[in-house]
Amino acid sequence: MSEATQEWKSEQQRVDQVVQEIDSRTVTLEQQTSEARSEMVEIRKNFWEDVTVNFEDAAEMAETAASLKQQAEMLFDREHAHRQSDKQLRTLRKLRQSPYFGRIDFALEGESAADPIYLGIASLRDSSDTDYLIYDWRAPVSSLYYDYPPGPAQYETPMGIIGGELKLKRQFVIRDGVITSVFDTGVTIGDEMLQEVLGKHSDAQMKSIVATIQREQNLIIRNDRSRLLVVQGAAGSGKTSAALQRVAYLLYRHRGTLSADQIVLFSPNPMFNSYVSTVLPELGEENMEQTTFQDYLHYRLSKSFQLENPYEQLEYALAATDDSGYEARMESIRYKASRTFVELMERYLASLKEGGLIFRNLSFRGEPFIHARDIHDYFYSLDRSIPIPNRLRLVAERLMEKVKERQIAALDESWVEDEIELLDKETYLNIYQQLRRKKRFHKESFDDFDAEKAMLAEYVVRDRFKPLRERVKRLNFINLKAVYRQLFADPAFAAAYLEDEDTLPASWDAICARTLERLDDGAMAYEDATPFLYAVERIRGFQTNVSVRHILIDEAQDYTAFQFAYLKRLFPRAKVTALGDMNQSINAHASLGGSGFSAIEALFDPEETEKVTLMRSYRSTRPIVEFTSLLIPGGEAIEPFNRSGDKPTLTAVHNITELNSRIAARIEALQAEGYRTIAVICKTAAESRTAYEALQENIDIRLMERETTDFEQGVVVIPSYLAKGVEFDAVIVYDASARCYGRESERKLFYTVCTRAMHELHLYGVGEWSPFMTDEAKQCCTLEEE
Ligand SMILES: Nc1ncnc2c1ncn2[C@@H]1O[C@H](COP(=O)(O)OP(=O)(O)OP(=O)(O)O)[C@@H](O)[C@H]1O
Repeated sequence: MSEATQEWKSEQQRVDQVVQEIDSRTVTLEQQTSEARSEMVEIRKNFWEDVTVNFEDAAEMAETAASLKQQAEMLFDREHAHRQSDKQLRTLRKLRQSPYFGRIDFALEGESAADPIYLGIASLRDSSDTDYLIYDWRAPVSSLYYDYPPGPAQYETPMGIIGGELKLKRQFVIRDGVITSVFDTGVTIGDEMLQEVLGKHSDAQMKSIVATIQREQNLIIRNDRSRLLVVQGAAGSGKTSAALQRVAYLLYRHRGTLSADQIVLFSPNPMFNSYVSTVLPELGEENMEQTTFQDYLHYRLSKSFQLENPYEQLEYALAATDDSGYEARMESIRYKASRTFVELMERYLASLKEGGLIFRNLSFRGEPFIHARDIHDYFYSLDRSIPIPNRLRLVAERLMEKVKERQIAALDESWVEDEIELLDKETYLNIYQQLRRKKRFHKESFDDFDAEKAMLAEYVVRDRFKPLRERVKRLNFINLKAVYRQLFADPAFAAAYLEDEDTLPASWDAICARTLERLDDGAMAYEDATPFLYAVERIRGFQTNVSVRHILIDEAQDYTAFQFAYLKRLFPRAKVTALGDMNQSINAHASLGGSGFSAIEALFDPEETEKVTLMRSYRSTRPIVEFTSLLIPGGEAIEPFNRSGDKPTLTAVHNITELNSRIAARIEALQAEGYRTIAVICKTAAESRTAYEALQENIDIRLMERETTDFEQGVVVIPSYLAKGVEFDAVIVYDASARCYGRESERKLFYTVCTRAMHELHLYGVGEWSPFMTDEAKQCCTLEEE
């Protein structure tokens, strides 16, 4: 038997022992879980029988409360125990399939013997509870596996740095308790293993990458120091993957103090949420909170405005080029996303301390009883060093007193009597019951006509003033829309808040006119939504969320300066991980540099900021990366992972009919090759719909729209911007002609579209090819026969 075979055999024996241990643990845990479950059921069933309920006197009541508390605590304990053992069971079941994926033999400095350390998705001790059979991949020592080739190595522990020598680094693929491959690895983490993983066909769900995390990705995952971690990474370099493993790492590193609901991932769209939703459960962790920025805006603004969503804005940018106001709107979108506008807004907001806030009359029964002018004067009579939100609260207190005075005066007004007359029987009875409960009078006194009338009047008045009190409490006496509107009402107004070299955009007059028009129509353009909300929060006082400790912003290149500023204030205690690729900035504001990392970096102390750049691209085959990196300036720095595959193809067609039939044939061929996820990527939603209509006649195909929330296997037609962040076995670019991707502002969109392909990329075009495909790029492709 060769040495390698012998080695394999002994590794398999170890796997068998570990599996045996897992099995015996599983039996014990199953028993514990079932006992905890029965106890829980029992406690729930007998909850009231086991509690002594007696309300006769204070002592009895106290005893009842104590007994209730004890019973509730017991139930809580059992529920907790049940949840814990259930979680452990789920992890054990995963470990049973594949107990570990790596082994390192590490000799401590000055020692020659090296202990083997096996790495898996969770740790497992032996039956005597002394030694680790498996180390969690997130344990400090596991970092050696990701960071070093065999040779001198060190790792960080809370107690300090531990040095030594890595004598062996081995990788395993274990399925159902059987080792199917073993690789002893050198410099990088097993190219062979990575080859194997990356060569697979994709399914509808992102996978965990714990077995093959690369060194530079490990830096992102384990970064615990910085307040802001910025990751600029090429398409397919593993930003999203690193972000998700980072969440798992943080949950492990801070277990006991950090829970999944204190981590929020901002995703580009709802479909993406479904795409990444299985990674953490696969690692035995609960999912973090996931949301999108547009969802948040919708939640905050859609009741007050007809809110445009980012896709409508993007569709406009991509398709409405013939609109007479197009250039001005685009300039508006870019300007309102810029840091210059954030700074202008800050100066405007600061000036409101001295004057300029706009208030509303407080009216009752259609009559103003406190005039906006008086609120304004009172506000500005207060000490100007008090911040605006605090002054507003003082104003609210004063207004509340006035409302109460007005409420008392109203008791004698004739309308009250009329309203009492109109009370229906049910309300009347209701009031009677309420007053009785309050022991304000007993049955006899209710017979007293005057007392009854007074009580009813009090009820009616309190009830009718309720909305007014609410308005005051919510600071709705300030007209926030008017305060925002004021910035655009006179085009000369904003100029007063410019500083230094800053200028307003050339079409500022048109921008102002259009902004007013929309606001006055009760609508809100997407580019106005965050600046408006930011102004609102700064004036009223930010409603912060202090429980969230980490936010991860994926596709951060598409966020505006305002959105970053907003998130930072909304989550004041959170560390931020911003991941993106400047070459994939596809939003309408992108080309002015209104977005990007400088905007977020400006918000944090450079001392607390770290930046990581990922240049290696793992998603696509080498020929695809060689082609796509020629589409963008600086693309030559992107390193393809050495995975072979066919060159992308270019197929020129004469008309749409031919386009559809050639694409249909291609889809069938790809399906025959066994590809599971195939995307026909179109530029816009309208183009996607047309393509879908044509293709669905012969092919089982699904149309992805902005409302689509689930990402499934199969063939899909999808607009370019929705494909952001996701990947497909094969990508068909529906129309890669100059007509579709011709303007310089569409270059990054085109790059994003082409980089979604893992194994195959096919481009079709009617007419002239997109100018982004240079001759050199075309040479990286196979030209298909007409
Ligand atoms: N270390 C790794 N081991 C195995 N697979 C990896 C690794 N890193 C990345 N991948 C794979 O590469 C693909 C791209 O990863 P991911 O989507 O995280 O990249 P990204 O940088 O977010 O891409 P994009 O910016 O283009 O959306 C995924 O299929 C992922 O599983």
